[in-house]
Amino acid sequence: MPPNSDPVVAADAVTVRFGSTEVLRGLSLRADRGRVTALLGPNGAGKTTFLRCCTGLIAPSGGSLRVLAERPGTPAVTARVGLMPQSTGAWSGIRAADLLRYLAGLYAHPLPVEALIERLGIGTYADIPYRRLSGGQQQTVNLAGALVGRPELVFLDEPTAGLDPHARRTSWDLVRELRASGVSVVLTTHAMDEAAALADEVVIVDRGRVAVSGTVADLTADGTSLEDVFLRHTHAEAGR
Ligand SMILES: Nc1ncnc2c1ncn2[C@@H]1O[C@H](COP(=O)(O)OP(=O)(O)OP(=O)(O)O)[C@@H](O)[C@H]1O
Repeated sequence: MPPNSDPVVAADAVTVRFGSTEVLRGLSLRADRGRVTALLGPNGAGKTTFLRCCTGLIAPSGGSLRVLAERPGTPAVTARVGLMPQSTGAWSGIRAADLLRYLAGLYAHPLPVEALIERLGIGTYADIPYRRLSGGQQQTVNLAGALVGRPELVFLDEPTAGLDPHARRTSWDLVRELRASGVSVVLTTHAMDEAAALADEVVIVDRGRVAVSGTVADLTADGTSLEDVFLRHTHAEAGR
């Protein structure tokens, strides 16, 4: 689907400061409607911090940020957005199916929970308390939680980290289905093959700013691999 002129995320010179450390240092990007935008960057580059800004969990210290043309975190926009966090300690003893039913109850028009459980292969562990699930199972439940409210924009923070190849392919298929149904996706990943397989637009973040962005084809037009483009435009975390 070609991008229209109305971005789902518009960030202009966004800054975030934690104490004396500036973690986002003038980050500017746009993510287009109906597309998959992948944020790549070294550990500590600020990707999660940016997603937290986009979902209203952190207020930027400076710059301008609009999500679905609104200020992030307002009830109106929160209801239209899904977030799959990297990890969450919040759920603890609740069983996966009960958690998803609870989350579904927060939305006006949720997806049918049983169908979502079936689609993501959660059925075999749906009655196990969240804290006893394996890391990959928790990831999958987190993904279901991000989707249950039928978001028009979904933020996925390292959605396939720790997943086995079957679960990873299921997640890839799901991201493609989301895009085909018009949902906009912004995801982070450290897997270059994942970015190449899924992303319409790749944004490489380094030390709190966008180092380079474009389609995978554009970025690798000279025959360089995406990993080499990444290495060329970023610094190792220890070099901060
Ligand atoms: N609440 C916080 N207080 C202080 N520093 C923080 C806080 N949250 C994040 N940081 C710091 O901000 C920097 C960016 O962290 P962030 O999690 O956004 O990186 P990332 O790009 O998502 O990294 P990774 O790829 O390792 O997940 C890190 O140096 C981190 O220690």
